[in-house]
Amino acid sequence: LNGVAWSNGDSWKEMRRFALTNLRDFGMGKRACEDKIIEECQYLIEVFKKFQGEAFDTTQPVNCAVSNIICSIVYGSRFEYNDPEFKSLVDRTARIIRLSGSPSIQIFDMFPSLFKWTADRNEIHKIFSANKKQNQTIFSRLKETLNPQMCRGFVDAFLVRKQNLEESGITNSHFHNENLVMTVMHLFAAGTETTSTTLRWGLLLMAKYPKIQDEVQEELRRVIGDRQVQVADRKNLPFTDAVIHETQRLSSIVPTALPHKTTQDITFQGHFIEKGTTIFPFLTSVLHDPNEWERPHSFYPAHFLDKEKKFVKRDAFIPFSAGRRICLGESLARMELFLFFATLLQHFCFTPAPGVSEDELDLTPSVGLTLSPSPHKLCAVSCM
Ligand code: HEM
Repeated sequence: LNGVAWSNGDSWKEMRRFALTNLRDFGMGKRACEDKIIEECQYLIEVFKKFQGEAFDTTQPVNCAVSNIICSIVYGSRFEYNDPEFKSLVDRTARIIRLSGSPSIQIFDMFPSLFKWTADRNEIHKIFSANKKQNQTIFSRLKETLNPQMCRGFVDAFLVRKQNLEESGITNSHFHNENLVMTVMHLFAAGTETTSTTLRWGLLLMAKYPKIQDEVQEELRRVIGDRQVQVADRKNLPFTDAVIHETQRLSSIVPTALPHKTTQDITFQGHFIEKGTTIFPFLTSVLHDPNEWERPHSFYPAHFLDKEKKFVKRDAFIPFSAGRRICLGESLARMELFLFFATLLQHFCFTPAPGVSEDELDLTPSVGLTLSPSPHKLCAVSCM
């Protein structure tokens, strides 16, 4: 994909298994992570408050807040939002994701041998190398203070496993430097851009549909009041939960998932597909399927509510894809979306910039590897 190597086969299996186990060990989907997200919410609220209700672009602060969660798990610590090393990692990653959706890169992905030398691909490679170099600097710092008895995060765990394998004479394992840097960069990108983009869609939709925003805030006031929202509250906040699910459904931010390859010849819906063919699963065709959703192209949280206004799961809700390649970070993403969104809505009312009406807020996505909101500004008016 865009000429940057992705794991496959045995290497993918080993890296996926190792990442899943370790991400869970470092808190993914658990209480430890909940505490990290709640702490990060406070930093984000402080940044939003500084704008004192004036219009601003939510991209940078939301990116930083979300990124800090995966950074804590991967590197073992969070960064200050104005740390230049962190800012450049976050900004460069966002740029790669945007460039990956440019027409020249999309054509390259389909006909790689014909479109090797596009300007966008050169830029992607330059940015990619810079991020790789910066990660290697971070790894060197972590190596200097590595304590095998007390791993701080995924990188430490990987280095310890690599060291142990080498000490037992195994030098051809998948635990080599290239897999370390690639896996860390994939976790960083996948763990930042997706969740941050979804949250920004959520805030934009709240500004566009103030009645729905009122209903979320009314539910939060009634059920939670002033205290910090926790994961355990989700079951008592069906409307808020429905709004988050509907945001993910409508925005369908990863429309074609990641490329897969058929492992055998198959016939799918009457079409013969040869073994080894690259497949892009079109998730949007399910998330916007008129046979599955009452109002496929509208923002309609009732898709996830029954007649008693209780939350209902829907089989066609697959923003994280499905099967063996399903998103590795789903539980983390769901926890982040819920805590960040509910906490922000407890503290702020989101409105369009002065002079812009709700109708004028544009929901046309900006195309990249993910579909993100087009550039816009919002006001975060304190309501606590
Ligand atoms: C709202 C947030 C997120 C969405 C919508 C999302 C969606 C997806 C989708 C659609 C895929 C491709 C699955 C396929 O190819 O069939 C994927 C893969 C992946 N996601 Fe997520 N994701 C999100 C958050 C995260 C987070 C927070 C992490 C951090 C750990 C993460 C890590 C990954 C990884 C590592 C893969 C590749 C898995 C593999 O190929 O084995 N994602 N995600």
